[in-house]
Amino acid sequence: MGNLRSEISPVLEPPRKETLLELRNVVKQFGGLKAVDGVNMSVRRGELRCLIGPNGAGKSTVFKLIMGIYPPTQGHILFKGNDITKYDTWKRARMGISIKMQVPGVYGELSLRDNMRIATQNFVEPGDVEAEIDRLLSFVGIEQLGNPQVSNLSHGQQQWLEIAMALASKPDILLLDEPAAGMGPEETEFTAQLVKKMNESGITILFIDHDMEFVRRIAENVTVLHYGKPFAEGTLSEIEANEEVVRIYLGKV
Ligand SMILES: Nc1ncnc2c1ncn2[C@@H]1O[C@H](COP(=O)(O)OP(=O)(O)OP(=O)(O)O)[C@@H](O)[C@H]1O
Repeated sequence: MGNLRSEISPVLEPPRKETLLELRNVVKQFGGLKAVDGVNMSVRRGELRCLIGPNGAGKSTVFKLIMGIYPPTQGHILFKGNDITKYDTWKRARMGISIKMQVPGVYGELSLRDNMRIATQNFVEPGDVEAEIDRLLSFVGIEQLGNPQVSNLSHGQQQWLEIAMALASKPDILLLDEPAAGMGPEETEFTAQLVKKMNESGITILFIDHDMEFVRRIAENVTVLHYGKPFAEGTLSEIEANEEVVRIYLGKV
């Protein structure tokens, strides 16, 4: 018998992860401006992917197209194999897409739990709302905050509350627009750990960020948008080694 190692057939490629979300030639025009100009992108289930690119590259518009906040001018969006291009936002949320935008989506004049009730009520039976709120707050790690008026929470705490609210629909994919923007180092670290934890719990994450330190801490894969088009895509190290990406973007951040 020869060397056992050489007799074993090469390990088969692991099965490709299932495509969860796909954008096919998606265009969004605002008057004469093509904010998104033919985006083809596919996100696999379980991925932790970051969208980077210069200001005005179309990143937030891509998120709004995925969520159905804007209809595309052209192209198709597929989720779990269904063409959802014409679906309303609420239907996409029901199917498993959730978003946390950059502008705060919390109600500052209401209490923390009232905010959570608004987010949760459509997704569980009325009798289960309070237990579901407890579960979500503890998953995010903010159960100790109690029930203050939300305007009294710190910036970071409001962002985490909003993430807890975005999880109420039990999403398969969560879109996060600059989740750590405006945070100090400790809050940023908490957010990085939270994003990883959500991903490890099975939620596919697509996030936009400008802070490359934050991106390095968590992203596996990166898509670079430039003038509304995907400019490069790859692992974080491939993207950081790409001279053209450094020239158009990374050299400036
Ligand atoms: N509702 C709108 N009406 C008109 N133009 C818009 C609208 N939303 C975005 N735009 C324009 O589309 C382009 C892309 O904007 P978008 O916000 O998607 O870029 P971005 O990559 O997210 O930028 P940033 O990094 O600065 O947030 C910009 O030129 C912007 O001014």
